[in-house]
Amino acid sequence: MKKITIAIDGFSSCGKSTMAKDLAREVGYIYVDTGAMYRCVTLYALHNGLFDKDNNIDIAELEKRMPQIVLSFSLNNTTGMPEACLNGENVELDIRSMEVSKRVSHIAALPFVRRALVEQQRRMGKEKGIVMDGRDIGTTVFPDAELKIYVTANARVRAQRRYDELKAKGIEADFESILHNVEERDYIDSHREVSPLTKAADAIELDNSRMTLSEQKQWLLDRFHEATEQ
Ligand SMILES: Nc1ncnc2c1ncn2[C@@H]1O[C@H](COP(=O)(O)OP(=O)(O)O)[C@@H](O)[C@H]1O
Ligand SMILES: Nc1ccn([C@@H]2O[C@H](COP(=O)(O)OP(=O)(O)O)[C@@H](O)[C@H]2O)c(=O)n1
Repeated sequence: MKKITIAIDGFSSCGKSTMAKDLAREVGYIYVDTGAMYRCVTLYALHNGLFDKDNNIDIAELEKRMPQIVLSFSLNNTTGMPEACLNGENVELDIRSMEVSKRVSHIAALPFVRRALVEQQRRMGKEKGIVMDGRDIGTTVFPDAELKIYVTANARVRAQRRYDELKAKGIEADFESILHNVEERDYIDSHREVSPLTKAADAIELDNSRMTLSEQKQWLLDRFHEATEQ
C-alpha cells in the first residue's frame, strides 16, 4: 500500500500526540512529536541562562547558538515510543515541566527557531509513512499531506487531561495554572506572525471533548483507511 503523510494539528493538550502515536503504532508509520522539538529548544534556553528574571529571551544569543542545539529522538524499548533528546541527553520528562510549558510558545514564535525546526521536520518526513503532530504541520511543514486532522476540545477538558497526566507522572501540578497555561498558549500560538495555528482548508476537524481514547483511535483509523483507499 502506498505510504502517505499524516498531519495532526490543533490546540494544546487535546490528545493530538496520543492519537498520532496510536495510529503510527497501528499502521507501522514513524511518529514525530514536533512540540517536543520546540520544548527542547526552550529547555536549552533555560539551562543556558538565556531567559532573564522577567522571562525575556536573549534572542541574539539563542540565534547564534541554534546550530549547537542538536535534537533527536531515541526509542524507548519498553514503550516502543520515541523520546526527545537534547544534545544526546534524554530530556523526555524535563521538557513536560510547567517551567518549559510557560515559556515554549514565546520560543516557538521566533522565526529563526521555526525555520530551523521546520527544515528538520521536512527531512524526517521526506520518505512519507509519517504521522507528525504540532501546530503548523498541515499548513506549513507538509501542506501537501494526504491526510490532515485539526483537533479541538473544550479548554477545561484539556486542562483536566493534562493535570491527570502530570499527576500520574509524579510531576507537581495545579489545575488553575494548567488551565491558564493552556489558554495562554492557544492565544500565542494562534496569533503569532509566523505559521500561526490555524485549520488548513483541507483539514478534517475533530472535537474530541466527549470522545474516549478508543473512540478517537478508531475515528482516526477510519480516516486513514479512507485516505489510503483513494
Ligand atoms: N479522548 C480522551 N479522553 C481522555 N483523555 C485523553 C483523550 N485524549 C487524550 N487524552 C489524554 O490527555 C492528555 C493530553 O494528550 P496529548 O496527546 O498529550 O495531547 P496533545 O498532544 O494534543 O498536547 C494525555 O494524558 C492523554 O492520555
Ligand atoms: N508544530 C509546532 C508544535 C509545537 N509548537 C509550539 O510548542 C508548544 C508545545 O507544543 P506541544 O505539542 O508539546 O504542546 P502540548 O499541547 O502537548 O502541551 C506549543 O504550545 C507551540 O507553542 C509550535 O509552535 N509548532
